[in-house]
Amino acid sequence: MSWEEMFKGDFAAEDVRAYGTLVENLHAVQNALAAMPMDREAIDGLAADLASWRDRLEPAVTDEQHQVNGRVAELPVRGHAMLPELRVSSRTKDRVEGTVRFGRWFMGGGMAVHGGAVSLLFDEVLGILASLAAGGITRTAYLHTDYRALTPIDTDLEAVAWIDRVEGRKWFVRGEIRHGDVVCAEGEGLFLRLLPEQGLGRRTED
Ligand SMILES: CCCCCCCC/C=C\CCCCCCCC(=O)SCCNC(=O)CCNC(=O)[C@H](O)C(C)(C)COP(=O)(O)OP(=O)(O)OC[C@H]1O[C@@H](n2cnc3c(N)ncnc32)[C@H](O)[C@@H]1OP(=O)(O)O
Repeated sequence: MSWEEMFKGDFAAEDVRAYGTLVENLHAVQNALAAMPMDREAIDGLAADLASWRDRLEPAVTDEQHQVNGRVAELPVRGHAMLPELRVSSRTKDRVEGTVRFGRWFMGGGMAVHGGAVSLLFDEVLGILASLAAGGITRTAYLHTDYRALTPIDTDLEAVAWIDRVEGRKWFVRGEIRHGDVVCAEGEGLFLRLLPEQGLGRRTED
């Protein structure tokens, strides 16, 4: 099953571009907000602006089948605004490679990426690879992260994920995040291919 078949939300190309721009702007706002100093005037102004965003968005809330976030196969990380952007450079059925850049929003401290954000990226990348390789939706049973060196923000990092082994419904997937020659983090996860009766797993039968 192709990536498009499994994850496509079937949106028009120009709507996809527009949503990509929205997410890009949101990420720029998040990064700048995370880096702002204490400036009461700016804070009050931004809080009022955000309140008007809220008034605009909340009445339009829709269900999972109609939301856009995370359902746009053509955008990096499915256009999921919560996730750091991984730009895939090569993909086969058992290996994905790409570059990822964590902005200031994802900083834990010391200008390094928060450990939870590193695991977040692994869950997404390893999970997507497992789903594609398994030809159906998978769910994370466990995810183990080894933090080998601080992962720097605001720089391009290499991310790679590959299938380690498969035992029936169990897909063992590994990954690495590297900065140049330095391995910043290693991930290892077990993903279970869902049974037809397990919610989203109905898609394994599609
Ligand atoms: C129109 C277009 C729409 C597009 C929409 C797009 C949608 C995009 C969709 C998807 C994107 C994918 C990208 C996202 C990636 C992120 C994924 C996540 O974060 S998933 C959330 C976090 N994970 C959970 O919340 C799991 C909670 N746990 C469970 O649900 C169950 O425990 C589950 C499914 C993991 C396993 O339950 P069982 O009932 O299926 O299987 P059992 O019988 O318990 O185990 C089967 C085998 O696995 C082993 N196993 C299970 N859990 C294990 C563990 N933690 N450690 C070791 N072994 C484990 C067992 O020992 C057993 O092994 P033996 O067959 O006996 O060899």
